[in-house]
Amino acid sequence: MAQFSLVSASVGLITLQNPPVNALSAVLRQGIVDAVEKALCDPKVKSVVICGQNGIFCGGADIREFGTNMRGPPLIPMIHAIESANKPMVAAIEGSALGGGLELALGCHYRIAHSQARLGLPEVTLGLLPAAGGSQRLPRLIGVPAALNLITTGRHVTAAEALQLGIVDQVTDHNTVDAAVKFSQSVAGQSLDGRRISTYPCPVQPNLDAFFEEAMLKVRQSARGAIAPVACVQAVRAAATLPYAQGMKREKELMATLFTSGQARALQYCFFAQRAVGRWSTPSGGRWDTSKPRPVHTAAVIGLGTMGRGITVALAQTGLSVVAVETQVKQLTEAKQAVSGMLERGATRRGAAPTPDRITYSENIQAVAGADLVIEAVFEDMALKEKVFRQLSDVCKPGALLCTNTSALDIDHLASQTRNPELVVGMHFFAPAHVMKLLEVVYGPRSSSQAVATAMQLGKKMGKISVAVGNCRGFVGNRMLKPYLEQAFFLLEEGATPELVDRALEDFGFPMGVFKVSDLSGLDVGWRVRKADGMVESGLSTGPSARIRQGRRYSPLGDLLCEQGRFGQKTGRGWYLYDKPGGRVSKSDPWLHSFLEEYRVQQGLVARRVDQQEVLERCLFALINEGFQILEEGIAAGPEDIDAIYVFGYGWPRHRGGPMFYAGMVGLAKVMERLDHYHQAHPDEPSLQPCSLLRRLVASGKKLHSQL
Ligand SMILES: CC/C=C/CC(=O)SCCNC(=O)CCNC(=O)[C@H](O)C(C)(C)COP(=O)(O)OP(=O)(O)OC[C@H]1O[C@@H](n2cnc3c(N)ncnc32)[C@H](O)[C@@H]1OP(=O)(O)O
Repeated sequence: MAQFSLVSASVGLITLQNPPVNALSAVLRQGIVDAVEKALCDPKVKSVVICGQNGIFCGGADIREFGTNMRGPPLIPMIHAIESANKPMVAAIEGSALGGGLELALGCHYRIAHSQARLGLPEVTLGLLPAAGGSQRLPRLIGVPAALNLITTGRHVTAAEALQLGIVDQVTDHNTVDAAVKFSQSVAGQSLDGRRISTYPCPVQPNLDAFFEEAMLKVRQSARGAIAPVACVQAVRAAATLPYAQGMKREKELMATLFTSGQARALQYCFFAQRAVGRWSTPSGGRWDTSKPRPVHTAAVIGLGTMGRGITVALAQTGLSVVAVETQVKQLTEAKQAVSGMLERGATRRGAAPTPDRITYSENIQAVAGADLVIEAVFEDMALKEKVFRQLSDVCKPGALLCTNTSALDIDHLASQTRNPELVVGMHFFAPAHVMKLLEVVYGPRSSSQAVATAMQLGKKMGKISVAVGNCRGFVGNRMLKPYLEQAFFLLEEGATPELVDRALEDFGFPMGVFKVSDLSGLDVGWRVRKADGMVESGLSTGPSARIRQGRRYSPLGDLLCEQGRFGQKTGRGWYLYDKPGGRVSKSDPWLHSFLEEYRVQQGLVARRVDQQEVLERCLFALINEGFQILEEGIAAGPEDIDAIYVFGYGWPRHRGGPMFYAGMVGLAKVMERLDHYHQAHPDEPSLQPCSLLRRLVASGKKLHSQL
């Protein structure tokens, strides 16, 4: 609802009241319409201030209403009535004014913001555009380039930037409502002719056609198939070229195509999934709302290779004291320099003062004795990690949480090396650890819920999307990646090229195809794991049995490349060719194509035409099938957990909602039918056999996501 009151004898104060973010629900919109009418009819009221309760102006339209039959007064006429009012309307912006919230403020004649406020039109991130006049008013207010930037990126600006851009008229460090009330009194009775943004001409943009062509090209390149950014450019172009009323018509048409699109549904699902993963639960009954995290003031990191350095930076940036331990002197010296460089660059990027140095370095593991939480980040080798955990168990103070940054190893086994296995959890960071948003918090059967809660809370403090997952080989993310990679290798054997597979995945929306990613992360990483698993035979034997290992189809292609010293970017050669070791730009490699041809001949394989659809179905459906298996085993608590992991850690295109959501969009029956089809053709590939949860869901007609 919206509360109306008379303050300072002549100011009508309208307070938006819809916790937690004053989203513009049907009830709130009705409340605003009623309150505005009251204010305009009351002769005592000479000016009006609109504010939000609990320190937040408005988080925009109520996203939960989007999938429903929207009732209540629509936003556009409501904002129009505010702009047309003959008494000054002033928005008092505290906290956030986002989406419809900012559009409401743009309908007001003046805007006063608190210095800590954030403003923006993030509709594009929800697969929409600012369609309550935002795409038409903002360019008229701040010019086309600045408006286009805000609308196509959805970025939030600070009050200071908003003032500089001309979005707000005044910024205050004091009570925003008081400042707005005072301001509204000062302008009461003044003409409002020059204050209605919809009547402004759009500032002239030189070389309009070239400007928008370039903008469109840029957006199409970065949007990777997302339709909303493209529609945003079209809407701003309408503002720049059409009178306001016609621009509004265009805004409405563009919004209509977006509003019902699968992409908007997927992006809105991601918005809620990102928040839902914080409400974790474990099979043993641990829950986010009943488990109290332990306080962490000092954290320690053991091992200062690439991961350890990134984790140290991420911890230091949260303001914690950090003890960083590296036993090799040379590595320690290099790490010190690297960490301070990363901290400095991070501060510059954020426009903040450098993080005060709260890091203590040591060569001695005894230095972690006082830490509340330790993150072990030594080389991915079980014997080495076992040794470190035994040492930690002796050295650490009672109650200290012992975490391992492993991407696949058994948490429970490591816990068994310690005196207090309940204090052991996995914290699987993604490289670079101070940049990547995802953190898998891995609980073993003996991890206490307090340990999980502590790691989850620390992840949140570090600005991560933390997802609690169970203990199994590869946890959720890497476990699902295995069948995906496997299928990509098999497709090469059957006639595809790395270019064809990567193109299909990049057209789907991944920033990089599977072979480019493999070159980037290093082919030797997987090779080492496969060797440890006893999968690798050196040299190449021939015939189908040479490609069956441990009872299932196996492709030795990756191993053969490694035997040639082709480890990817770092050696300048992998699935692609690079201009030098460490080079970043991939080129097609004729050697690789000949190698594939020779390999097929040797193995008696006949190359056939593989199309993009088969690439997507085999790679993605195999990955999704593993996701269903993970759900069935209870390793992930729900599909949102898997989807968040893939969107935030593995480059899954957000506008496709994550693998499990995508499966629902495609239709579970279709996914199962295609898996069955491919499994019949490849009975030695168990990852193509639909798992029982998928079969049960299809048989019962049940959905995995209520949004679908
Ligand atoms: C006609 C169509 C017009 C469309 C125009 C629009 O306005 S589209 C909506 C544009 N607005 C946004 O995209 C803002 C989304 N919200 C946020 O960015 C943040 O929530 C916030 C406002 C910056 C506050 O952040 P904070 O970290 O303080 O809180 P949470 O993000 O955890 O949110 C608290 C709960 O509120 C729910 N919520 C937030 N915004 C909305 C919203 N616009 N509609 C509905 N619900 C919203 C959020 O989901 C949290 O609840 P959970 O139950 O935890 O999910």
